[in-house]
Amino acid sequence: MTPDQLRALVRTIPDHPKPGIMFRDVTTLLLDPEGLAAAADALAATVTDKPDLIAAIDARGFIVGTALALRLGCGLLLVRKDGKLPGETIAEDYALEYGTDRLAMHVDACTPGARVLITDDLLATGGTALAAARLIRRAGGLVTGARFFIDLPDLGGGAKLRAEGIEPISLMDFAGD
Ligand SMILES: O=P(O)(O)OC[C@H]1O[C@H](OP(=O)(O)OP(=O)(O)O)[C@H](O)[C@@H]1O
Ligand SMILES: Nc1ncnc2[nH]cnc12
Repeated sequence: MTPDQLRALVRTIPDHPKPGIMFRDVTTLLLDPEGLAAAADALAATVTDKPDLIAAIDARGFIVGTALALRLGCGLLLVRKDGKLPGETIAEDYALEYGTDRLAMHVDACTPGARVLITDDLLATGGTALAAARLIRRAGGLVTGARFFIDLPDLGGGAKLRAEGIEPISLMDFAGD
């Protein structure tokens, strides 16, 4: 499957969840068995330096993170919306394209010095991925990079991640439309 064919599997829904937002809907890519496998394989192929853990961000990031963890043979660290994890947690507030939220992780999920790759379906403002990076670093982990199916470069998330020393790689972008 070519990158253009993969990109064509993502549906765009204008004005969701708020007027003015062009929502890039990954569910249509997930419905396509070849597209899902091709996206997971292509993203896994970008990881040349195997991390100890894949961090996956609630909720759509769980899909991407699980696929990468299985392909790379890594453990999976769940970064969840606050209030969902049963053990002792640390939390970080953040802003995203259409609101604010709070992410949490188990304080003991990441041993000091563990090398952790952040994964999510989509990078927009970078608020979500940076909140995940702050949590991992507070727990003593080393963030080795970030991987996304989709980047929205007009929203500047990639530049913000790079400013924090985190190299983002995505399979496709949607810019200027
Ligand atoms: O780069 P940002 O501006 O932070 O935006 C990206 C985040 O927005 C979406 O998640 P959302 O919070 O909508 O949650 P969901 O996965 O539960 O749908 C997406 O899955 C990313 O996690
Ligand atoms: N435009 C967008 N489409 C899908 N998910 C998003 N998360 C943040 N912005 C988004």
